[in-house]
Amino acid sequence: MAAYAITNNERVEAVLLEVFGTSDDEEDDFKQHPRINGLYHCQTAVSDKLQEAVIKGVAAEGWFTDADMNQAMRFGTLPVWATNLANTLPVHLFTKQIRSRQPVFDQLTANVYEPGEGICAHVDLHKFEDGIAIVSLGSAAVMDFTFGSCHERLLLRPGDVLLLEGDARYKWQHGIAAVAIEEFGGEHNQRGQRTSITFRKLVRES
Ligand SMILES: O=C(O)CCC(=O)C(=O)O
Ligand SMILES: [Fe+2]
Repeated sequence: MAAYAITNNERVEAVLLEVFGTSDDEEDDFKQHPRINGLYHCQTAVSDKLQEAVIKGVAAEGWFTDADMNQAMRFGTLPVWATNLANTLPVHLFTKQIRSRQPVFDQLTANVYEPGEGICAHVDLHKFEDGIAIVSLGSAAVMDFTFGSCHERLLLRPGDVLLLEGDARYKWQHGIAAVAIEEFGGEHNQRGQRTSITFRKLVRES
């Protein structure tokens, strides 16, 4: 039988490809940031189809029907579209302690940014555990990471996922400048409407 001719390595690769649908190129996108410990920028990790489903799911929640509303939070059982999204996140990159907790996430924040809007540099509240995931949808935007005099910038495109743990979560601040147009890598990024979905886990009070 043909299967017996496959070497062990080939068989392992074939199984990995079937389970994770990944290739070496894609794995490169999932490397930890070279200068920010605990930061993973997973480019185009969310398929176009799932991005569309999530945008529809957010719209169906009716959170942003009032033009003044730009942030919504959910705790506990998350909506089905959010659970579907959370289940696709590359949480295997997190430490064992984070990725094996049950559930990995029990809170979400949806933020909607109109062109020219941003979010001030901050560290997420300590009432949330380590291990935070941010999914970018809609327009691209530059996120700034700052720690003392260190400054790093990342261009977040639709479908990108950021994973923050350790230093990236507790030491570095993250924020988005309130500008309508910005430069990145010698190109201009004209902001459109951007939505982000952040997943976290509440610290359990004992
Ligand atoms: O919009 C983003 O990408 C970041 C959102 C964020 O940092 C937060 O809600 O704490
Ligand atoms: Fe944040």
